[in-house]
Formats: sequence, C-alpha cells, structure tokens
Amino acid sequence: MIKQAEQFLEQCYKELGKTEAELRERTGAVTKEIEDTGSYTHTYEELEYGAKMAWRNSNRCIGRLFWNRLEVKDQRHLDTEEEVAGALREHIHEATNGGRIQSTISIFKPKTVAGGEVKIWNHQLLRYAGYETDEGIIGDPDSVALTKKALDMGWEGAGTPFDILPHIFHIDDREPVWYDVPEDIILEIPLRHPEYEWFRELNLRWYAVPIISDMRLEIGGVDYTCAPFNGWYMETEIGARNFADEFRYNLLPVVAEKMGLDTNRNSSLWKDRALLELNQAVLYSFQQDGVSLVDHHTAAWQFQVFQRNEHKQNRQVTGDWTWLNPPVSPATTPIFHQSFEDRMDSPNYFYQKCPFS
Ligand code: HEM
Ligand SMILES: N/C(=N/c1cccc(CO[C@@H]2CCNC2)c1)c1cccs1
Repeated sequence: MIKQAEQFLEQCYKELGKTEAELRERTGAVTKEIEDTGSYTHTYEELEYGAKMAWRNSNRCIGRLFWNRLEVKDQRHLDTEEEVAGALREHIHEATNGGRIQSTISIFKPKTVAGGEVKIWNHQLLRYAGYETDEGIIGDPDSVALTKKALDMGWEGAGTPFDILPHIFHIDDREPVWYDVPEDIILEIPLRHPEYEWFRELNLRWYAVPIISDMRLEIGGVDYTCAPFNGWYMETEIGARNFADEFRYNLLPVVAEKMGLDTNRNSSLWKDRALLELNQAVLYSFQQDGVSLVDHHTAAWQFQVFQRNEHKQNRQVTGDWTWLNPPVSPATTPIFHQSFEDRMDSPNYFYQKCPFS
C-alpha cells in the first residue's frame, strides 16, 4: 500500500500545484500512518481529486470531458444504517437538482481493519424491479435476483413494470437492511414521441438519474467499496439497451408493430427503424421535461474535446473501444475510427464481488 500511496500522492500533489516540501511532508506522515495502523486517511482534497482522477481514468466512459466537475460528498464519518440510508436519499435529491443533474459521488468508510465497511446490494440507487411470473418477467429482467432478495426481506412491490427497488445494504457482517426510496425524491420521465401520438399509450417511463452503487473506488491503495456515483444518461443507454435488448424490456417488436413495419423480413430493417424512433422518443421526452441527457453524437464530440485537453496536459487517454462506441450508428462517431490502449491506471473504479446470491 505504501508504494500505491506514494504514487498517488506524487501525481495528485503535482497536478494540484503543491510544493515538493508539502509532498515530502505528507508522504512521510502517510508512510508512518500505514506502518502504525495498516492504512491511512485521505484529506478531503486528496479524496476529492482522487475520485476525479478515477473518473478521468475510466476507460469505458465516453462522458469524461467533465471529469474535473464532480461534487464529492465525504460520508466517511457515518456509522449506522439510518445514517447511511439518509445519505443515499440525500445523494439522489442533490444529484437530481430538479432536472439539471449534477455529477456527484458519495464516499463512505473504506475497507480497513477498523471496520465499518458498507456494502450496497443495488446496482444503481434508482432501478426497476423484475418479477418472475408464469406469464414471463414483469419489469427489468436484470433486477430479478435482487427483487427476489427484497421480497424475501419483506419488501412488497406493487407488481408494475416500473417499481423502484428499495435500497438494500449491510455494514460489516451485520444483517442486511432495506429502505424504500421516498417517491418525492424520484424524478421520472414518461415517454412520448414527437410525431407518433400512439407512443404514449405504451406507458413507458424511465428514471432521470443513473447512480452506480456497486463499484469499488480505489485511491492510492485505499479501497472505497461503497462510493455511489452519478452523471446523466446518454440516450442510447435507455433507448438502445434498457428498452431494446431482448433480455431487458425487449420493445423493438412492439414499436415496429405500431409503426406498421414488416417484422417478418430482416431486410426490411424494421429493428433499425424501431430503434431510431425509440431513441428519438427518449431524447424528446427528456428535453421536453428539462432533464439533463446527452445524445450519442454530442457525447462523442465532447469525448474528442476531452482527448484534446488531455493531449495538451501531456496525459495519454486510455480507453475501451468496445464500450466507448455508442450502440447506435457507431461509425458516424470519430471514436469508431480510432484505437485506444485499454490500460487500467489508478485511481479508478472497479467491479467487485456481488455481495448477495
Ligand atoms: C456526466 C455524464 C456522464 C455520461 C454521459 C457518461 C456516459 C457513460 C456511458 C454511456 C457509459 C457506458 C455504460 C454502459 O454502456 O452500460 C459509461 C461508463 C462508465 N462511466 Fe461514465 N458517464 C458520465 C459520468 C460519469 C461519472 C460522474 C463517473 C464516475 C465518477 C463515470 C464513470 C464511469 C465508469 C466507471 C464506467 C464503466 C462502467 C462499467 O465498466 O460497467 N461516468 N459512462
Ligand atoms: N450514464 C451513465 N451510465 C453508466 C455508467 C456506468 C455504468 C453503467 C451501467 O453499467 C452496467 C453494467 C454493465 N452494463 C450495464 C451505466 C452513468 C452512471 C453513473 C455515472 S454516469
């Protein structure tokens, strides 16, 4: 850990324009703390900048242009389930910001011998339940396992395709707890289409803010296993994946039928036409309701600006080409025509073992 801490402090203090003396003094203190206690405590400034560096290093993220504008909420002092549940609600409310979404991360106590580690079971703080029934799955198939856990713990879902799951988490090795998400902090957008009046009859909706709550933030050798973070959506995530994947809401056949397309022939490109109208509906609905969202062309252009900025700072932009390309019309973006080194630098966000199942 000492090596990782030294490397982080060196890069962080250099980028923050601190003196050699400040770096030497801090490195000495951190080394001593690690020798005495097995870990060390980041200053708020180190925590804030480390979380931003981790975003800047996220190879699969097309939205990295705004890496230096991240609201970092330091929740390392919270100890009880009630306090944690309150902080999760506060994150949702502050990040939503009435539709002008603010990129925010809440950082809870890291994994250390002192204990107090929080583990959130939800993939995202806002996500729909998935119910397995004899007639098939109602809601989000991706949520079936967690929904079963919630029902086993006493949660009662309304049984609609759009029931927001409760927050489920455990602290150290204590029993997991669940807390319903208050409706008044959940911003959702009902889907409609600029031309097709019938679209609203599909009764589709989606939540405004994607808040990833199951990844580990690593900064200088310290593991923040509970650090939920949000940005805003790129429309294709909802329109081309959540609603379009056969193993998610599988809506292409429904939309194509309503459009009167010939769904018996691949060569009619019915899937492609339905896909575009689904993404058009997402863009239109979010824009009508004044909720932050970016289209995949603008996002790709912003990523270009990010690359130019990083080049000016003599930093290499690493990336995962397979994820950086949007799932709709990828070759119409500059990303498709480039290649990227997929090296995982630290600080960064990592997957971690599923805490249930
Ligand atoms: C501000 C607007 C943002 C946009 C539009 C955006 C867009 C995206 C998109 C489209 C993906 C691919 C997701 C998928 O295909 O399922 C992604 C991945 C990712 N983003 Fe961003 N992002 C934003 C902000 C952020 C922030 C604030 C963070 C963290 C502080 C972040 C960290 C990541 C990470 C770690 C991944 C990879 C997730 C994985 O490997 O499963 N992004 N982003
Ligand atoms: N727009 C976003 N999209 C995502 C960013 C990271 C992850 C995900 C969802 O990843 C899932 C896991 C694998 N595919 C879907 C979506 C953001 C979420 C939080 C900050 S920005």
